[in-house]
Amino acid sequence: MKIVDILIGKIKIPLKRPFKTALRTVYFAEDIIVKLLTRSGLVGYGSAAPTLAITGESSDSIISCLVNNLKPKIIGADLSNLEKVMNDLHSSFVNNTSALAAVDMAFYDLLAQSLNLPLYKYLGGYHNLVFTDLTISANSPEVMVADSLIALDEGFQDLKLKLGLNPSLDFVRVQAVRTAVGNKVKISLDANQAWGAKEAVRIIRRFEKLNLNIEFVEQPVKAKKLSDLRYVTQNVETDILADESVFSPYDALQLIHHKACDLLNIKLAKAGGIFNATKILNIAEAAGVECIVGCMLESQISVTAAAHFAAAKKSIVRCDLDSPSLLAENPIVGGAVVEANTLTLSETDAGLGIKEVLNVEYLKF
Ligand SMILES: C[C@H](N)C(=O)N[C@@H](CCC(=O)O)C(=O)O
Ligand SMILES: [Mg+2]
Repeated sequence: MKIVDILIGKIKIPLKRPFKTALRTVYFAEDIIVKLLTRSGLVGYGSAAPTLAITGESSDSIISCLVNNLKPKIIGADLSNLEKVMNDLHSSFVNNTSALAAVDMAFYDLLAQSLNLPLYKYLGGYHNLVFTDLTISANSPEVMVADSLIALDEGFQDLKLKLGLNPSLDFVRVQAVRTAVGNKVKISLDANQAWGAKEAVRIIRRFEKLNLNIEFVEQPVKAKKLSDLRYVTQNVETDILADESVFSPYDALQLIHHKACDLLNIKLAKAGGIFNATKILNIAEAAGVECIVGCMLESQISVTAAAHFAAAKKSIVRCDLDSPSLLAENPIVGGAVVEANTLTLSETDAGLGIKEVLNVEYLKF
């Protein structure tokens, strides 16, 4: 199956409310759309969200990587040699993981379509439902309580609270939300690297002492400080989830070898797509470490790809695939059907099941 053309487009999607983390505040989601055409007439979709603070990629850098580095290698590529094609792409540059992920998911979309299978069946076919938490942006305790109660009303039972914007307020934030939502609701926390190692241990132990019943704490310390992450993991009872610390299979191996976290957050945008995400999952499975599949603030295309990956595998037990629920509009026709905390994948649509992207401006280059 040969690729004959690539179209690259841009979309901008308004949010229901500003998305605020310790790393960034965002008022709309941007996404770069990739559309691959094969000689036989199949169309494969992928997308990449510029998350400069995490992957180091902007819209311009994603487009430049697609046009200058990826396009010359993928036009004419034969996907029946996927292993060869992917190894060539992965070894031709470092970083640019979201750009690579957009192409990777479009490849998998095409491969599954060529066999007339939904992608989750092509990848393993464990089930077709994925359940997600909902992220509550970092705000004043009052706003976070109000947002949490709205989320419960909408049908979410699992909340991920963003912390780390003025850490002195973090304890009050968590306690206020726990009091408001009661004990049945699952609460996890994401500091997006905002705390120091000792500060993280102090804060997490305080949550433990007061029985705030936290599922896990995500990326408490700086991404590159593996020894700090290890220090936190070894000194608290609560599970620690590595997010920004794990991009590649090698990162996963290091984190597991050094017992620097309890759980791994796999994102296609960090791994460079399904090819390497599968390697991370295999390493984690062999070590008995559970993985969560997460997302950036991104469109329905890449979240659908992540949902297919998660649904294909038995060992992915939790997901943070809430981006579609944070967007005020959905310009993507097809893909996962999102109803509150449930993403349902069609058992009959082949590939990702994306039909069309509305209001997309395809670039000329
Ligand atoms: C959207 C998702 N729930 C999430 O929080 N993802 C990231 C942040 C992504 C972004 O800044 O776009 C995370 O840190 O887990
Ligand atoms: Mg995170």
